[in-house]
Amino acid sequence: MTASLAQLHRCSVAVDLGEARTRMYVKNQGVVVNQPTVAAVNIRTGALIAVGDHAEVMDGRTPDHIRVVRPVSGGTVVDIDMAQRLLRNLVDDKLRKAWRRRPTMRAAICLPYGSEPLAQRAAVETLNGIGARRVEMVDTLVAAAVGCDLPVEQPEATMIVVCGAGTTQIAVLSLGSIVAAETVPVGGNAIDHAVVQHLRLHHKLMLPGQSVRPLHLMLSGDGDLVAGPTEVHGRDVVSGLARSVMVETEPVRRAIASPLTGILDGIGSVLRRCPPDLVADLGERGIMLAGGSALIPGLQSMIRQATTMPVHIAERPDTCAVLGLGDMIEGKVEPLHLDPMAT
Ligand SMILES: Nc1ncnc2c1ncn2[C@@H]1O[C@H](COP(=O)(O)OP(=O)(O)OP(=O)(O)O)[C@@H](O)[C@H]1O
Repeated sequence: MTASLAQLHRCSVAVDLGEARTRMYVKNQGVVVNQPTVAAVNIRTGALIAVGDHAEVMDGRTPDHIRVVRPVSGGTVVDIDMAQRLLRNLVDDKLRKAWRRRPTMRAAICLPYGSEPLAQRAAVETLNGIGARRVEMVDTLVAAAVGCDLPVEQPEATMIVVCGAGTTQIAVLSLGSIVAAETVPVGGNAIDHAVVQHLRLHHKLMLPGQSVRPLHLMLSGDGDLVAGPTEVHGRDVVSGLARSVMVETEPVRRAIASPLTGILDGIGSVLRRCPPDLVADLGERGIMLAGGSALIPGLQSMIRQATTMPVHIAERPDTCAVLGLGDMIEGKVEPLHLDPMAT
């Protein structure tokens, strides 16, 4: 799926349309959009009420006639019309008009590894809606590896694990291409679900979706450090009344460990399909974690223990895919020049 560097250099915008967040990089400007992929719609009139951050805070707090929708699921655009309206509203008016006037506006988009042709078509149509006449597609894994400054184009192995909201993509890359890869249906959403279930089961508390993030922050930090108990507010499962409980760090860490094992299985499966020379390279270089969920507490140490390889978290894990794609459209990525006469 990965387009050539020459084709990408002709693009003026790079897009990462994720299940949780949408990021957009404009040539010579940098990242201009980094907002939740969420829209709030009035279902009586069809009018768009809010997009991005404003729509996300409405989630779970709307009257019957307002619905909060997420047009991307599992890395695939499931509602093209809504995704187009969302993008149009996230982009600055001036920029949008400039794109519409240009008859040759090209855009690049990163898509999950192994995307079906229908998913690719949906992504292309979505970008056509913001004025793109031609759309180039790049594997998210390649874009993220470039964004993490990994030497993807060199004849040596690099391993990247992109933990998103709905899925985790794992790949070993060499010479600018994917050698072995796998997508597992475990991401930040599955972890949030495990936390919500834990509180429901052990504290009889229903946690609003928006309160999961503070719990993540409480658990973040060094995997060996045990933070003190944290107060969490929710609704009592039996009485339905508002209640707060003190939640200990360790039991929550144990609750999220079980979905995380799916990621370990995926890493094992990719390594088993790799030639031994490349696996040997990885022993030194290690594994790079990217994607917003790379910050899930305990994930780094869990992978380190299971693989006995060094595991690094990207400097900016959440934006590295769009930054990598941005580097490609800016022409900052050099193809590997092989010199057959070199000694
Ligand atoms: N500090 C954090 N600790 C734990 N999880 C986090 C943190 N920050 C973000 N996340 C999680 O990261 C996920 C979003 O990551 P990202 O923005 O990479 O997803 P996406 O690209 O939209 O999703 P996908 O790749 O599945 O389409 C969310 O599930 C969010 O809960």
